[in-house]
Amino acid sequence: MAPFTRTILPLRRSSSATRATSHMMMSTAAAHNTMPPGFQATTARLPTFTLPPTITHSRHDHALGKALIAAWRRDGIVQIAMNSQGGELWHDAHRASRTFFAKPPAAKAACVDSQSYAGYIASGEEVTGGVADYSEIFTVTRDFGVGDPRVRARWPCHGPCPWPALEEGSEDSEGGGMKEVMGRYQRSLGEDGEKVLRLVEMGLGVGEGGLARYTRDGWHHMRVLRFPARNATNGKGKEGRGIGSHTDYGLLVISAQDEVGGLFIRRPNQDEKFANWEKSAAGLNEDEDGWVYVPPVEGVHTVILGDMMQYLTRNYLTATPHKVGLNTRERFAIAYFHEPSFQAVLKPLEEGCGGLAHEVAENTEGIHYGTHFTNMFLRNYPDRITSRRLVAEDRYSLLKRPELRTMGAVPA
Ligand SMILES: O=C(O)CCC(=O)C(=O)O
Ligand SMILES: [Fe+2]
Repeated sequence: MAPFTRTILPLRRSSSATRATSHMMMSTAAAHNTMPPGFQATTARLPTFTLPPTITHSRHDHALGKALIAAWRRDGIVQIAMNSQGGELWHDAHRASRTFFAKPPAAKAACVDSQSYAGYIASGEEVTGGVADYSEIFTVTRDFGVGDPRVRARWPCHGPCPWPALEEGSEDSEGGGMKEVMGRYQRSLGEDGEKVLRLVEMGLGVGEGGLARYTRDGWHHMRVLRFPARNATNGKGKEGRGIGSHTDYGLLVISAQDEVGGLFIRRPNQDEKFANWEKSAAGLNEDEDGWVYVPPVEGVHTVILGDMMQYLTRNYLTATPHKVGLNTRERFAIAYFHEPSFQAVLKPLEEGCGGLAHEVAENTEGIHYGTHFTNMFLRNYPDRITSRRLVAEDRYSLLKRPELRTMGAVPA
């Protein structure tokens, strides 16, 4: 039975046009009884924000941007209402995900590409903080044909997305198949991501485009995830391991989860310092106190922040550490990553961000996002064919080349 039925609760939008506070409403989800067993955590009760249909830089947009920033600095995570098509798109994507993961192991294992990190990741294949995760994943990265000049030039991580073959008349082919369904959902999340970025610019007081200039030709990607029930992991390794504590790499992570529950986050905390682009934050505080359980809420996406947001804002906004616990039932979730261009070299913002009266970034050389992304995937998938080929062909050294640091230029 599909969790979270097709009918998404109507979210009150009518009175939200004038005051930022009216964008917030308390979640009504039954939060108490979905936390996976064996975890100690408080349970978040998060306000839900509604994004405007278009960003106009009105007073209202500025106030909303400030409210979002305050919420991240307090809670480490925000909820945004799904837009008018969002519920339907999530439902279809979630259905396509269930259909994919129900395929025989060999059919899933065939969805791998040696040049891109897109495609299937079997349970136990991903490693976070040195420990295997039991999530099963289909990663969607940008789909480049083998004739694309970037693929021919052997740019790291650039290659096709190995979608499952479309079987005529099967459940797979409904709505155009997994590729079409996920594409529609990802485009919608991309629009939300761009709106959120522009609101963040206003909230931080940085000029228009201060953040969004990096997402031109953004390396947006998506992880379609299935978590087995905790007693269905064949007794492999550490019991109850879903995904270990980590921060994600880019700017924003927009996610939706089904009704089962399993996500935990850490709130920003002055005493917990990390910079994942310098030293891995994977596994950090995994077994410490202080985790906050994020219960599933129907009709919302959650938004957390990634490493590049932390770097750009010099720790004014910090990447949100999170982990996933296995529950008594299998769980499905989809996480969309709104990212800078692969070729972007990011520099810390020089304005806004609360006056920057806090940490001064040590790395003023800038961060090449493509290198950061490649490092993260090499670390998480050391044995994947893509990692082995990348190393064997010394593709890594290309990351230094000027044509990979141009914010979107394509070699001739
Ligand atoms: O399952 C979730 O809710 C989050 C998954 C996650 O952290 C990730 O894919 O990086
Ligand atoms: Fe994550």
